[in-house]
Amino acid sequence: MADSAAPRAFPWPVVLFDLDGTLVDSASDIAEAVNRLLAELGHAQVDEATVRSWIGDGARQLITSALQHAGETQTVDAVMPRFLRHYEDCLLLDPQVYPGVQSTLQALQAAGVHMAVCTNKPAQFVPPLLEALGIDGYFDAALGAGDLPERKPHPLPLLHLAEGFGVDIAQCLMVGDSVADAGAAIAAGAPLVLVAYGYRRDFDLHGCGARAVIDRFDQLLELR
Ligand SMILES: O=C(O)COP(=O)(O)O
Ligand SMILES: [Mg+2]
Repeated sequence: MADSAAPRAFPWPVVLFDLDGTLVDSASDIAEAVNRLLAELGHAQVDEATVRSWIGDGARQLITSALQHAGETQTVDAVMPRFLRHYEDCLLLDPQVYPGVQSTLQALQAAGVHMAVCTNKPAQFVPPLLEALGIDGYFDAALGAGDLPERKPHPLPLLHLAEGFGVDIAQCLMVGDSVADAGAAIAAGAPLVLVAYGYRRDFDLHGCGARAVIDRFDQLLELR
């Protein structure tokens, strides 16, 4: 999409984006990391669809789900360092930006909208992933799990970003795919848009206060 497609009057000066399941499809890489850990622990592999349903609430919850699923008795703390090594090794295997992301971010930037990433992905993996995908230049800030004492669905990361931009949280549109994104936006008082193509299917996308549920990322540009 060319700059001419930039929205003339995008309603919000700031947009806060979730990462996994919203901007980037990283499920196959995360599934590979989980399966490398499960193999080391002597457990059967799990399919990508199952891992997708575990993504969105951070690495601790992901591994809690995986260990429970496998019947593994070791604690999350015991296996987390090994998992994080696998996560790092798999981070850039095959991540994909969703269709329309690049052009939409470009149009929003051209329209003067400020943007940030607000993810529950471990913070150390966020900058290399954004850089590898060539979308790092669109964001003024990126917060991941571990950067602050709380993560989504707590409102703190959103409020912290709004403060950094010097705007009221009501001026910051949150765009995400999961119940953690919805919870954080509602708790913070941020307007919310959900993408319907994301990972979490265990909540009512249409019943949680989002002002829109979009099937394609570029539909963001049509919001009024
Ligand atoms: O690591 C996760 O749980 C995914 O993070 P995100 O959906 O908040 O980007
Ligand atoms: Mg997500």
